[in-house]
Amino acid sequence: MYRVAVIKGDGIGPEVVDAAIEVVNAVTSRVRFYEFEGGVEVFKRHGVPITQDDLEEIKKMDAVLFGATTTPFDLPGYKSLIITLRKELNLYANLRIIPDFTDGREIVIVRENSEGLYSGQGRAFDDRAVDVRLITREGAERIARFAARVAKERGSFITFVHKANVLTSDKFFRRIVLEVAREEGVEVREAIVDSFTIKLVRNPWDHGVILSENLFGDILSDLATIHAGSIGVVPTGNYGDDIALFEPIHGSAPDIAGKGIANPIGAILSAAMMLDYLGLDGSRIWNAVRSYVRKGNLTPDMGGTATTMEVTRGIIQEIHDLDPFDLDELWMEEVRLGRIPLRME
Ligand SMILES: O=C(O)CC[C@H](C(=O)O)[C@@H](O)C(=O)O
Ligand SMILES: [Mn+2]
Repeated sequence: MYRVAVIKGDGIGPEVVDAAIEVVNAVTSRVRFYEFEGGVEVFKRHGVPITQDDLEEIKKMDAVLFGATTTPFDLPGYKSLIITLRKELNLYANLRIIPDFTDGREIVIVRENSEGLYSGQGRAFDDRAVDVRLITREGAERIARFAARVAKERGSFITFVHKANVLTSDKFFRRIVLEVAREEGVEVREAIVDSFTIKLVRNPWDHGVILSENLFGDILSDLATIHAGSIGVVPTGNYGDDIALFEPIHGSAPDIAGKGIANPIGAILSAAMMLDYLGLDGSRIWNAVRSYVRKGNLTPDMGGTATTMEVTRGIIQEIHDLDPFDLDELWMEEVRLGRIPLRME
């Protein structure tokens, strides 16, 4: 049995996470979910976006499924919950898959997730404010190795997107990426971030595994979603050495919260990435989503009139239509008959 911490968040977070949980339960009975609270309401009660006790419990889990939370600009002392979780769980690699549902192509973005301009060393004074764009050898090496591994798994290469012609930190980052890629035997192509945005808009599919610093990756990955039809369909995996957190790339979308029209596909595909991480089979969800998107009624952000739940139920129907033999039930039968041991964590 795999134990997954669930943080639904606010806005549309709870709606899309509920959808993802329903889809996971349709493909496997080997995941148990444990809900935790986090965000502004917890901050108002405890002065932190998530309590230390809950963080300690979450660290004992096998993975985290996260919805979305709103981060106010002007709540003194408040720090983003997702940024806090990435730091506390040491989730240094952010992987985003932007799917083209018409022909199966994907834009793959690896974003350094722990430092860069998110190094958290910002200071404000009366007459100025500063943020530090920190690139450490440790941070650069481990994200370069992560990107190299993703590229090898895909029989692909890395495109390192940077601003080394101007930024000292990217000159340093670039040297380490080239060094690690050489060690790993992976081809590295390079692009300067400003002109690369034009390529990402006009010709997005031929860049292999796009690797860049934290804020550049944040911006490039949202830009890339224009090729998927909606930001609502793009999943994210945040990986560390001990645990991983899966979340849709979109935010809490308070303007549509509670209307039942949020696109659940980003959260559902994030759950599929989570199943793969756990060693289960996320491909059944990917195949069902691709099949549904090609023919099903979609939520308004993709030009349809469907509700969140209608899309969710449609994907679950696709799962059953595409794969009538529920392999997990076959596995449970074998366990019942004592022919294979039930692997209890
Ligand atoms: O608003 C927040 O709490 C964090 C935003 C967060 C980020 O990485 O900057 C989000 O834009 C994302 O891409 O995960
Ligand atoms: Mn973002």
